[in-house]
Amino acid sequence: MTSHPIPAPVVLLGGGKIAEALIQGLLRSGQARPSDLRVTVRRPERGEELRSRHGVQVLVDNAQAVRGAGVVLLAVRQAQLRDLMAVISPALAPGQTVVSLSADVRLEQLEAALPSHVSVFRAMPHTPVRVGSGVTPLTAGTRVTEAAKRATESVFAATGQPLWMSEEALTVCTGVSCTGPAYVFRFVEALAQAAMAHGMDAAEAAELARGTLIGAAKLLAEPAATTPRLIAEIATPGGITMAGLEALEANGLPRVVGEAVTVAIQRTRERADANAVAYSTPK
Ligand SMILES: NC(=O)C1=CN([C@@H]2O[C@H](COP(=O)(O)OP(=O)(O)OC[C@H]3O[C@@H](n4cnc5c(N)ncnc54)[C@H](O)[C@@H]3O)[C@@H](O)[C@H]2O)C=CC1
Ligand SMILES: O=C(O)[C@@H]1CCC=N1
Repeated sequence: MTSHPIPAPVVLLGGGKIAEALIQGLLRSGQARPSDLRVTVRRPERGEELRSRHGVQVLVDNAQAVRGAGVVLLAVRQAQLRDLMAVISPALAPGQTVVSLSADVRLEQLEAALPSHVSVFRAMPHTPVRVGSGVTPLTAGTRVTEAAKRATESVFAATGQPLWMSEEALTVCTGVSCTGPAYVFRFVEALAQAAMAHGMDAAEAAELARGTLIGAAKLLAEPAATTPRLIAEIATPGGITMAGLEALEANGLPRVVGEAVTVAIQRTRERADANAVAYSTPK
């Protein structure tokens, strides 16, 4: 995939967890300098934290922040999103790019809430963007320009891999890649708990489980790695690993993971439906 230059400044409205992960990823990539990044906050203490940690520009006025932005990322929670869009709409100039990171507000509502002269996108990042290892699903609204598409892609190419897809597919991603790191971390905890159940002390168990995940992830990151081959390298036929894997299957690992993904997608859809109703009623 060709990577395009990131149009500065990248403006992040709402300096919370995912915004900070993106700030870190963009700075780490070397494709953005602190002065290229502008973030807005509600609380001055949070602004001071972001400024001192990353050297980025911090503002409290969202309308002021979007003026001259190369890309605007909406990084507040759903409860604040509608008000935020109402505040920035008069300040957005024709041709600007707005990318919502919200998991639960659809393009239809975003496009209705924003001026028709801006390009609107949704992105569904996850926290690995912080270390440049994100896989970020992207979907485009109905009136986007090619330049805006390139601008959007550039942000997520600098923090990992952007993936263009339909909005429906992006909804599925909320339950898979977006929430997925949390499931993997929970698996690491379960592995440590199992070690403790067999007498290992907590610190040693945590280190063992963490090291196992990091080592396994590095193997998976090797070119041409496949999970069947990586499993076959460990599992001697009829041996110890096979016994463990059979226990995972017999106890429903695919069903349990499938259930977590389904429930997360359902929650996303329910919230998006509720937001569609809320947005159709005047404030
Ligand atoms: N945390 C994650 O891994 C991911 C989060 N998202 C989405 O990103 C959005 C933000 O999520 P988080 O960062 O986790 O939440 P968060 O609660 O950590 O961050 C939101 C931030 O926005 C600030 N804020 C609220 N209203 C504001 C306003 N009017 N002006 C300036 N700042 C304002 C809040 O003070 C808070 O710091 C949500 O819509 C979520 O669905 C999407 C993908 C992944
Ligand atoms: O848990 C949440 O609701 C947000 C959206 C996806 C990741 N974090």
